[in-house]
Amino acid sequence: MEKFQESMYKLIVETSTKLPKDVRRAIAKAKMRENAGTRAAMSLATIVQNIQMADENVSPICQDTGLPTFKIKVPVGVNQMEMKEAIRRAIAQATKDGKLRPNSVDSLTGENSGDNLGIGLPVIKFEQWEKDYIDVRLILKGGGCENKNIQYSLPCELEGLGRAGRDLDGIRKCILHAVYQAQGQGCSAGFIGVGIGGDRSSGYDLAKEQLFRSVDDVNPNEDLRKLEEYIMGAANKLGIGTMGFGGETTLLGCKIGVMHRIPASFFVSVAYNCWAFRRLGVIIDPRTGDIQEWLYQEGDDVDFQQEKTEVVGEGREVVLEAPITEEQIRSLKVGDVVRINGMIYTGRDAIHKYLMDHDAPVDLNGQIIYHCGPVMLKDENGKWHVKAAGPTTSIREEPYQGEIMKKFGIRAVIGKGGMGAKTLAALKEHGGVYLNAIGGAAQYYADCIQSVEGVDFLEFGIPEAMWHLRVKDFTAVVTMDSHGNSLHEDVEKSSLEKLAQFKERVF
Ligand SMILES: O=C(O)C[C@H](O)C(=O)O
Ligand code: SF4
Repeated sequence: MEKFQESMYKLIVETSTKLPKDVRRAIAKAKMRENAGTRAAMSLATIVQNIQMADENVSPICQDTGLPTFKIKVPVGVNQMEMKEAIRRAIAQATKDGKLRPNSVDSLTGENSGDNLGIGLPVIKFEQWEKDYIDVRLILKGGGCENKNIQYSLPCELEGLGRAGRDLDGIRKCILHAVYQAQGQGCSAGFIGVGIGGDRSSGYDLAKEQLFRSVDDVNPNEDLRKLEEYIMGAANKLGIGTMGFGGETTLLGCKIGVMHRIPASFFVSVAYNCWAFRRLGVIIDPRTGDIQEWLYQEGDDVDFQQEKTEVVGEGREVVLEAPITEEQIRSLKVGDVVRINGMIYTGRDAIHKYLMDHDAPVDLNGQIIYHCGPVMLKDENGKWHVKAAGPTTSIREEPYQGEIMKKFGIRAVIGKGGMGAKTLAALKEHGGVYLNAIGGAAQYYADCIQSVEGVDFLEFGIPEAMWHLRVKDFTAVVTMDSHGNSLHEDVEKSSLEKLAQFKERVF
């Protein structure tokens, strides 16, 4: 079991830090399709640089190392309880080593267990088979994309697409709608797994099971093969693009599975996975516990055709350093690329809720808040180091953001996926901007952080604490300004119009 634990540790580290080749191929293809100089091209260049940095640093591709789910097939006679324990030990070790963020939170108290273990975590699913080897697959699926999963009960009415009936064409509409409703919030361009049939839970299981298929495989069911091909074509005409900035690629992969259902229920379940599609697998020798083979790694190494990132956008470039004045903020417009130097403060779910009726631990007047839950490690001298630090989905802070900006005088928030009407109105009234960073680019942004100057609310857990970070050349795009403009609102509107062109029956 010691060897098996070591093999599981390797699988976890590899999954968190190195994207599989099939995923790399899909991203490389998307990069080729975008026109140079656009926001989409800039985002993909950052994503590619981030993938390469994660390789080199053996550090998490994205700071949200997700919910680890293991799917294991074992020959008869293998002790599953011992395997489970070995996996739990490997998970705790990988967390201690900064390869996983402590991500397991008590749902009632909010307490972070600190080691990624908890009730029901990690998810480990066993199945027995006739073969004489062990097959272990692992997916690390982050929270932002998990929140964009969606389940339809047919028949239903869909925005832009009208009635979706209980047939293949109704299924087609649900899948297109699923891509539309995710917008950029699940760090598009994404991969989707679709489960047709089952009940509410087995339907989602089937959808997630599809994410274990290779991006390049061909569906053996001819109807589903055609549907997968159709969805790839149609979804990429929605113009949502990387990060929801607009662009040619919205979807990188679509895999559809089917199972029987009971007469009264007809579910279509869609599991959305971000571009940081971290899933790998290994074949294990049950006698020694050694890794015999890595899965999803067929083919040559992927050449991203990128020498060095040119993070240039369509707009002008502005350097910002806090404290920022209202005048400076009002001069910013949607599309401007901002390079931040100096201090920024992280704050996400727990802090936004807290700040509604408490004082801030630091003076936030003119300051910048970063929606981010980093991976942090403390060295032997008690000094904190940032191991990964990309943005989190900002829309979760929509109920609080505007009020908090006004209450404390905050001038800018950095996040991803955009925010809603309430925040947009507050930006206009108070003089603030929303800056969109590239979701998942956790190595890229960690590299911009020069030092950790302090931390508050560590009792909220590492991801939820307020980290005081000194940054240099931290790059983000203004996607909501103080003049009532929102790129997110524009892309949502135009993609809804494009969605409507797929209203007519196809299958
Ligand atoms: O929790 C996070 O750091 C990010 C999350 O995966 C998200 O996409 O919002
Ligand atoms: S931040 Fe984006 S890339 Fe990272 S897990 Fe969340 S959805 Fe995925």
